[in-house]
Amino acid sequence: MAMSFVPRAAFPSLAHLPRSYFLGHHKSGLQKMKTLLSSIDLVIECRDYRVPLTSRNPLFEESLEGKERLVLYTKRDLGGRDTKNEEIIAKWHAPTPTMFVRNGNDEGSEASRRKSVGKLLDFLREHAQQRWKLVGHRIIVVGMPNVGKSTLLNALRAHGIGKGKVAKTGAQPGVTRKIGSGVKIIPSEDDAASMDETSKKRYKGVGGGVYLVDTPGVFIPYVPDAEAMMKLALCGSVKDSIIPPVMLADYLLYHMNLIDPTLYAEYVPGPTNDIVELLEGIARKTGRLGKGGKADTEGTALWMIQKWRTGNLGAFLLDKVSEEGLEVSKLAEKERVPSISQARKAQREMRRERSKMRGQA
Ligand SMILES: Nc1nc2c(ncn2[C@@H]2O[C@H](COP(=O)(O)OP(=O)(O)OP(=O)(O)O)[C@@H](O)[C@H]2O)c(=O)[nH]1
Repeated sequence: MAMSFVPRAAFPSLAHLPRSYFLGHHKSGLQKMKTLLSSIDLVIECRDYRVPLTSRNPLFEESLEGKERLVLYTKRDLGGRDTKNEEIIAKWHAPTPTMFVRNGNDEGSEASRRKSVGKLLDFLREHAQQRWKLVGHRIIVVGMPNVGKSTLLNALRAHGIGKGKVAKTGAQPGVTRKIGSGVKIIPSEDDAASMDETSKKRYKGVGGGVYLVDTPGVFIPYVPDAEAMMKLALCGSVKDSIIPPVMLADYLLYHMNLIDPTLYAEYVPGPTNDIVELLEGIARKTGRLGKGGKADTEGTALWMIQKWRTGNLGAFLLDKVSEEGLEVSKLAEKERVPSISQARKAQREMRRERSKMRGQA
């Protein structure tokens, strides 16, 4: 009888993993956001649906306090079909409104994108309607790097006023570096009045129009929990050069094994906890073999991660979402993220420790 497969119950120690990715343009972006706040009517705080707890950045809550907020989960399409998690997550945030968008750009996703973006536009139109302003309604969109802010802006603009792409998007974090001046996503009543009948029905106007301000992604100053850093890296919030790709792929394998080992069944004969075995299997199947038939494990690891990021190696969450766990998770989250000065101190200590270790080696 074949031995039954036992997935790893925990991921091996990550003690010396880099835990920071807080860059100059993150800090300056945050400062600029604060100066803009007085002219902003609503903050859309984006979080990645696959990591609803880990992609929370308390810097936003601190810096943008006092403003009306909508928590928007992006990449909903990458989190599986189960809708129970959506209900639980919305409960966490109540009375703050919570919405979910699917902005995947693969074939067949157009209908679900339209539906989710349409729902969001209705919400924003209503928000503007209730606070009617001749000068236009201004919304700022904030979130961690690579969470999908610029993609969202483009989708809202396309569906809201029928105009083409304005913001650059990309598979790596840090594509948006500067805060723009605001892009129209819903026409003003005057704009709508001059449209033909078909466009009038399609792009309903409101007050002085609705404008969206895109911002650069801002990372958490210091992530004391190493596993959280792995999750953020896997979701693309951290540049791929920061964490060794094979280690990241191994972390993905650990999650896949807990969810369903058949997700990678086409590459190896059976479930495995050995990342090298899986990478070699993938390399053979996809022709990623170097000189002498040896697998390019690093390149294959990057390929595997990218495949998961685009929803082609299973769609599932990396954070545990549970009603019971909510208070515990919220508390843990609060304590998890220290202020920028505390973070600097912790970073200095980590650097000292690392150089001490290098000295001993
Ligand atoms: N499947 C899926 N992919 C998405 C979604 N939203 C964004 N993406 C992808 O995620 C990547 C990052 O999107 P961006 O819009 O550039 O992210 P950003 O938040 O503006 O990134 P920064 O410039 O780092 O702030 C791109 O490859 C997008 O195609 C989504 O809802 N579903």
